[in-house]
Amino acid sequence: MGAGYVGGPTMAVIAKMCPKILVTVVDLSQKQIDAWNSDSLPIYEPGLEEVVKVGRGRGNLVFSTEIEKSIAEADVVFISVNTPTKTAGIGAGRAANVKNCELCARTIAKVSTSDKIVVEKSTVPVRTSDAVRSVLEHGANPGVKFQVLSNPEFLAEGTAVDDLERPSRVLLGSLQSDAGLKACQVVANVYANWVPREKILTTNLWSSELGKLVANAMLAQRVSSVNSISALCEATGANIAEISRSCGTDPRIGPKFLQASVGFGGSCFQKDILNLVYLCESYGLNECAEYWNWVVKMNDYQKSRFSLKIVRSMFNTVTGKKIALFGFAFKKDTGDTRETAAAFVARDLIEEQAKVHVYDPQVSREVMMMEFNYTLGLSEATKPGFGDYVITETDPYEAADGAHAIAVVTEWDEFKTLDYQKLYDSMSKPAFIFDGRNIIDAPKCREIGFQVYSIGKPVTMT
Ligand SMILES: NC(=O)C1=CN([C@@H]2O[C@H](COP(=O)(O)OP(=O)(O)OC[C@H]3O[C@@H](n4cnc5c(N)ncnc54)[C@H](O)[C@@H]3O)[C@@H](O)[C@H]2O)C=CC1
Ligand SMILES: O=C(O)[C@H]1O[C@H](OP(=O)(O)OP(=O)(O)OC[C@H]2O[C@@H](n3ccc(=O)[nH]c3=O)[C@H](O)[C@@H]2O)[C@H](O)[C@@H](O)[C@@H]1O
Repeated sequence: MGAGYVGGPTMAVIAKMCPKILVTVVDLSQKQIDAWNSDSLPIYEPGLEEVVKVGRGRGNLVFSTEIEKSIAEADVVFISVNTPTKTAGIGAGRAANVKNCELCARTIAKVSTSDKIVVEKSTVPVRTSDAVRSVLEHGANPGVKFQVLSNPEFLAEGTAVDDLERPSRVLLGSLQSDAGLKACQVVANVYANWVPREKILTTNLWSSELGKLVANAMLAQRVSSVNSISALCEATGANIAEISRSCGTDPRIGPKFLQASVGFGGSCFQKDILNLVYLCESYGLNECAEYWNWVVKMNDYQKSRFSLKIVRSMFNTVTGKKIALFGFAFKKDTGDTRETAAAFVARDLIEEQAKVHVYDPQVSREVMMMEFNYTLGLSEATKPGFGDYVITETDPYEAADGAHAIAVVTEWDEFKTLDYQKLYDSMSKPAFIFDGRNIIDAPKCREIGFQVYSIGKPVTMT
């Protein structure tokens, strides 16, 4: 249930790896299902088209809006629906909204006439499976039994197919009863078709639910830690790339997730940390809550620090200036813009009345505008004329033509190999580059004549 960024790729890989299993992916949205059945999939993910084609071609991967019929026929039901941060009521702005999971449980209870294993794949607050189990048991048809498992997903967007085909681990939580452990083995056997047994970790239900939140919190914490040091590097003349390399060489620290940036985005890091913060507060663990909350606060600081740097460097005013934003997705190799730092930077610049020309190879104007509206409440309705300040471009050279500055906010590979001399020649002078991802060749760009700012590196702008 749920044909989104997780449900679609995850089930497509199960279908590919398990030819004898029929996988039906259902969703409330007809548009979404039509897209999965077409040649133009609803999400951009390298390698995904090929995987989907294998299952669809073989007939064991089906996308459908026939939710009730598909559930009734299934032995195992995965709940992969969205669990966004609550926007109103108790815990608004922090707690996760598990309404969609509960609705799925109610539907499963109503239509099931045979026993089923129900697997929570969505990221949920610890002990949500209790609620799911209660809804299932109270709504069950006579004689029908359910087992609830937790099987959180660890794929990252942009590398989803590889992450699913070669996962670092599969986490499966169950009740420690005979029936719970048996259900756990059924789903473990599915994964064992392609995942080595030692990578299938089984735990109790609560450890599995909480383990997912903690994994995301720890990853985000690394990014906030390195970003906090990037500010100190700029103040002292140290270089964050050198620090990340020297720290990452220590095997106890490791080299991954030490890339300083304009700030992390994505639909999950902030949502899951806030969820963790809320959980800690609910149990009266205020110091723990505050500790994790700082990971989000540091990220907010990093985003606004970047915008401020742009305005300050450009003589304290960007009013009426054209600024090219390179990238809008929250990271490369995805068209996903949820919580992207790019939207915050664009918002700050537009507040200062700059005209922001955005180029992203995978993000349409429609999606961009939806993100401004959803995350920042910015639209023509709330800020008349807003659309005139965001200009979407289909070519980076046009985005930069006549611009006063380029701000790199997504690390798309193609930004590394652009003709920066050509860009420079077409821009207003002095021409600035603000590299929020540290991907451009800064010394070369300085040689060309650009004023270059790189995150966490000595500032040598004149
Ligand atoms: N996006 C990611 O990379 C990752 C997300 N997660 C978690 O997985 C869950 C799903 O995330 P996404 O796939 O990104 O969300 P999404 O928003 O892309 O997809 C969710 C889908 O569920 C559908 N849906 C909602 N209620 C439904 C219902 N009652 N019946 C049938 N379909 C329903 C929606 O129409 C939507 O298409 C979330 O809990 C998220 O935190 C976990 C790991 C990675
Ligand atoms: O639960 C989820 O949704 C997923 O969240 C993240 O995956 P994702 O958000 O897709 O992408 P990441 O690669 O983790 O990047 C998140 C953000 O951090 C930023 N980042 C990452 C690494 C780094 O060193 N520096 C940095 O700024 C990225 O640019 C991006 O904005 C986790 O990596 C996945 O394991 C998890 O399943």
